[in-house]
Amino acid sequence: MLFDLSADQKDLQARARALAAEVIAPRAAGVDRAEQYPWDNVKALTEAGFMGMTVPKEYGGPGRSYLDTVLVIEEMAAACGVTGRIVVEGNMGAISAIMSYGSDAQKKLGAEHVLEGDKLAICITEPDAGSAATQMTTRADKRGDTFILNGKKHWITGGGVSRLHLIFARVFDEDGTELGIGGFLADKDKSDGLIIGTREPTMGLRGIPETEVIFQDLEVPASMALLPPSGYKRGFADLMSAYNAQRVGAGTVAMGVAAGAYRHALAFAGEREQFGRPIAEFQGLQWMLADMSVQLEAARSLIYRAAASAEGPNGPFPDVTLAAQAKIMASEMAIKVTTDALQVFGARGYSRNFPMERMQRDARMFTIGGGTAQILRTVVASRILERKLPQTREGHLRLAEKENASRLAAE
Ligand SMILES: CC(C)(COP(=O)(O)OP(=O)(O)OC[C@H]1O[C@@H](n2cnc3c(N)ncnc32)[C@H](O)[C@@H]1OP(=O)(O)O)[C@@H](O)C(=O)NCCC(=O)NCCSC(=O)CCS(=O)O
Ligand SMILES: Cc1cc2nc3c(=O)[nH]c(=O)nc-3n(C[C@H](O)[C@H](O)[C@H](O)COP(=O)(O)OP(=O)(O)OC[C@H]3O[C@@H](n4cnc5c(N)ncnc54)[C@H](O)[C@@H]3O)c2cc1C
Repeated sequence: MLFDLSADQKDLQARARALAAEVIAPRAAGVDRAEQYPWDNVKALTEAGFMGMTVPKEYGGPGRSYLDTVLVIEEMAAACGVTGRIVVEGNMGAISAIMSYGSDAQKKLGAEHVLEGDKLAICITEPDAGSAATQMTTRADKRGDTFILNGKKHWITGGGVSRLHLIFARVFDEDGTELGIGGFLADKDKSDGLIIGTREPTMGLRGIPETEVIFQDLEVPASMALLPPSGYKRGFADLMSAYNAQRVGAGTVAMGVAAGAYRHALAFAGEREQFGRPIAEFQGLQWMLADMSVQLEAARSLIYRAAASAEGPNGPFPDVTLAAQAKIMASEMAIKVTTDALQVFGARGYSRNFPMERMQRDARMFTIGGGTAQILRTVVASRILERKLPQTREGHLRLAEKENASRLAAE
């Protein structure tokens, strides 16, 4: 086996599975129906030590790895996708950037929030800058020792329930010079200019709000600017490097939801009888279940490998290519596996009285959020071809002209 989990990891996984079975699973349908953030689940996760797992010991956490975190996310997501997503943002993404790039004060603040159960919000996407994230227009203007933020983000997970926000913005110096992209930390409860806008009515994962977040002359002290190590000019790249951890987390939620659906389908196939025998005796279903297991194992291996890459020489975050490959595989697998699992249930799969229709709705998001499956294929292609692949017409033309010029010079 590629990943022989340690005794400690197996114990962590067993503890997560027990909490998921006893506490999280019985609440999952209610969370979906109520469309309310599951604060009682957050309390259970916090008490179990599943929020802030990646916070280093010197900041009060247990300093666990991303692979450890993935084990917990899978178990939670198998029971409740929303709870899986809470564990992601309680351990990865914004908190990863803060714990790697932040000042001592920022690290203390970030650690305090996640260890108390605050799932941080990461604010990248804008109405006119989704896949084209580098075209964001939210700006942070330096005024003495404060930055003034103006702009609008949308589809922000946890809008209205998350307290600490990591905001990506275009940074301008006092004289109006554009410096690049940086990150800014703001606590919703202590910031007048951070306004929660409209909530999106979503297909799945309904217990976690997706909202607009608007910045109206939001004042962020310079001490709360998260300075990327390569400076603002390459700030986007540095911030996205940290985001690769959350990409693995999002892929894990997809994989966990699929694993949950598969477990239900396997059990149901053994119980349900037609033609006087369990439906598991029919080869048509046996092969569907076999395919589901193959796809799940493949996705799990990629996820584990991507998570473990953070421990390698190119850490402290998961490798960009492995993270993208894992999320593509897991997100597309989850759509297929949850669809097939629903099919195994027949009409019961289509009923809102059974979990399969919720799981299928919950799985649908992951080829979109966290970088679409198309964009991630471009990320992978750029790395395997070792080429810049600009997506704007201007960028594409510039590259073509440069390549033509060097070809002519060589002839
Ligand atoms: C990166 C893109 C925005 C493509 O846009 P561009 O073509 O304008 O930019 P690039 O030249 O490709 O990239 C600029 C710079 O950044 C580096 N980069 C980009 N992505 C990464 C990464 N993941 N890890 C490390 N470095 C990265 C890139 O190499 C360039 O640096 P160099 O010039 O080469 O040195 C676009 O591909 C993209 O990623 N769009 C998706 C945006 C996205 O993922 N949004 C997520 C929002 S949060 C969310 O959805 C939460 C949901 S969840 O459940 O997690
Ligand atoms: C449930 C959910 C939660 C989210 N949470 C967050 C969050 O917490 N924080 C945050 O910042 N964002 C969040 N997002 C936003 C998410 O990151 C964006 O939706 C995503 O990056 C895509 O942007 P878009 O929706 O604007 O699609 P668009 O970029 O408009 O894309 C539309 C279609 O065109 C395709 N496309 C676009 N450009 C290209 C290209 N160059 N090549 C090939 N195909 C292309 C896309 O793949 C897609 O199919 C969330 C989204 C969802 C659904």
